[in-house]
Amino acid sequence: MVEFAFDIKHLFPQSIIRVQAHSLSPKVAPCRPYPHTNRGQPTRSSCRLSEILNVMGKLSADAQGLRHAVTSADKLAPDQVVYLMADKAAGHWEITGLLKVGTKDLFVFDQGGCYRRFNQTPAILDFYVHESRQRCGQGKLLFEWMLEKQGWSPQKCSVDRPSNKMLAFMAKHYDLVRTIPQGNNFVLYEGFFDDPITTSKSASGLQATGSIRNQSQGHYKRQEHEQAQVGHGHANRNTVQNDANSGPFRKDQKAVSGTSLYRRRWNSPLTLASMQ
Ligand SMILES: CC(=O)SCCNC(=O)CCNC(=O)[C@H](O)C(C)(C)COP(=O)(O)OP(=O)(O)OC[C@H]1O[C@@H](n2cnc3c(N)ncnc32)[C@H](O)[C@@H]1OP(=O)(O)O
Repeated sequence: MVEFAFDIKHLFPQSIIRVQAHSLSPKVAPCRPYPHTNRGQPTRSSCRLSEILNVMGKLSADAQGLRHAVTSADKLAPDQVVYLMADKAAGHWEITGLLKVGTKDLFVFDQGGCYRRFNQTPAILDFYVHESRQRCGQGKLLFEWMLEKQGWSPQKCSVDRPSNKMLAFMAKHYDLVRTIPQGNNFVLYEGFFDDPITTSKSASGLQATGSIRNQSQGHYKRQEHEQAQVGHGHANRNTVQNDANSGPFRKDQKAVSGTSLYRRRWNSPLTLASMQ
């Protein structure tokens, strides 16, 4: 778990808090020891929240093998939300997890292979539970909290370059294993298009996946430091990447191999805009 030099207790009236850009002071460093009370000045809380976000964002990036953090105080857009989780299992309050979400305007392929624009798509952007607490249900707790607060359902969420652990997490907790191949970095699950207007149960274009090992995502996956054992199998990211060759954008994947995952993320030609 992640300890800070300051006491985080007052920041956590409950074990999970919701952080938005307006409660941060990313440009201000270092924080002064006492709260500022002048109008427009940062408070000690906002400095500390910013520091927590930066540290947790870095740990998340490290865990995923990303060169740059997806989450930091200065990158948090006004409509993005970070859920931070803490507990005092060790006798004092420590941060245990982070979940960053937002919305994206995306061009996506539906089950029939038609290319469509979807605005304000719920997006899972960054998700991390400290190594010492993984596989104990903390991730589920945080994710469920987020779904409730955002008013989202899991099958309607796009996931930005999920790691193997993330894929396993979605499969285990939400039975989401069938993906709809996309040409960008986002994974959509079966059920994404199920609404009163677009209900289509056509199987064409869907990935029938009995296990993560067989998934052909047609998207860029995050790297992880360790070889993840997916579910109870032993597929690692190489297995998945090697198998991810039958999707509609196989050539794109090959063309960009060897470049930074993070850079590819922003170069996606099919992402309309950054967070809105
Ligand atoms: C959009 C994105 O952010 S993608 C990046 C996701 N983040 C990462 O990969 C960073 C490292 N991983 C983590 O931080 C965590 O494993 C998370 C956030 C993915 C899940 O949090 P957890 O607290 O472990 O989840 P929780 O305990 O609720 O669920 C456990 C399930 O998640 C999956 N999972 C978690 N860790 C692993 C692992 N090491 N190997 C394979 N599957 C895993 C499995 O399905 C597991 O169920 P199982 O133990 O029965 O196999």
